[in-house]
Amino acid sequence: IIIPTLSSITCPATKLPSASVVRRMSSVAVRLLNQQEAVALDQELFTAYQFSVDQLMELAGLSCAHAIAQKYPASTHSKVLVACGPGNNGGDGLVCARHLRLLDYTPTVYYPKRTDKPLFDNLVRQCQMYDIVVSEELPTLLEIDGEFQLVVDAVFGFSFKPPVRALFLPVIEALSRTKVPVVSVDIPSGWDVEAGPPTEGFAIAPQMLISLTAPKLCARSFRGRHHMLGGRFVPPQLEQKYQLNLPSYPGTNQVVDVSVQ
Ligand SMILES: NC(=O)C1=CN([C@@H]2O[C@H](COP(=O)(O)OP(=O)(O)OC[C@H]3O[C@@H](n4cnc5c(N)ncnc54)[C@H](O)[C@@H]3O)[C@@H](O)[C@H]2O)[C@@H](O)CC1
Ligand SMILES: [K+]
Repeated sequence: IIIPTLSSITCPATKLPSASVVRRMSSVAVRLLNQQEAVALDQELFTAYQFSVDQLMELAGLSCAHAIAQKYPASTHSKVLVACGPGNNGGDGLVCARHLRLLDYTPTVYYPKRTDKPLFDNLVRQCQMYDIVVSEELPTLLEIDGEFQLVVDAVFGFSFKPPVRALFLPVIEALSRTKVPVVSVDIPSGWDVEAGPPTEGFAIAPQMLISLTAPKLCARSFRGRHHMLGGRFVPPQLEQKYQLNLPSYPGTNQVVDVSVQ
């Protein structure tokens, strides 16, 4: 298991908040975003750059499916449970499930609190039209361990504020206790975006973390095997403004492995 270490905490010569730190990942220094920066960057994409949520969600979900395919091939991990939350992180999960289906996986979606917006209705419909079961019922821990080979955690992303509300406690508990490898989308759900895993209750320990756009501060506490970066859509000017120091994506890949070597 590769354990990432914080080998460098230096604030770049910038006016950005002091919580912004640099972590060395191989030869690249990727800046970790605090919650406020993650939200601000997100807003700029939608306002200054006029992206629609659909556009970015499609690319985010696609990159998650590609990251999974790189590390957990369908030949050994075809049965995937995708747990989706009530916000855009859950939307990434729905998109990811659809792309996994096209990559020869058999995903099942757990989606307990549907977002009442056309985008999310459409994503659910598309999943169903691709023969993906979308359920409001959480499988038992026994079922998860017995019937699935991978779990995608798309419950909460960078807008999460602890503590976890009651409706989502069972899924956080199940994803914390399962023996099946967990892949977290953007943030391990239930973790504080900056401080990391909760000190009380259940804490998800993902085997893979897929940071989207740029890793968030809580990635310092990630102890899994694979840390991937996806969301290859950041405009160069925005990358400069936030001094993200993103690594190069290899070739035409949607994801890059940023695990510490
Ligand atoms: N910034 C970007 O560039 C992009 C972000 N995307 C995704 O969008 C995510 C952020 O999405 P959102 O801002 O919609 O937020 P999240 O998906 O992180 O979560 C917000 C939802 O969780 C609920 N919630 C928050 N705290 C809770 C708690 N303690 N207990 C129970 N429910 C709680 C909120 O009521 C809301 O419904 C990112 O993490 C990423 O996955 C992508 O879809 C597209 C690109
Ligand atoms: K997540």
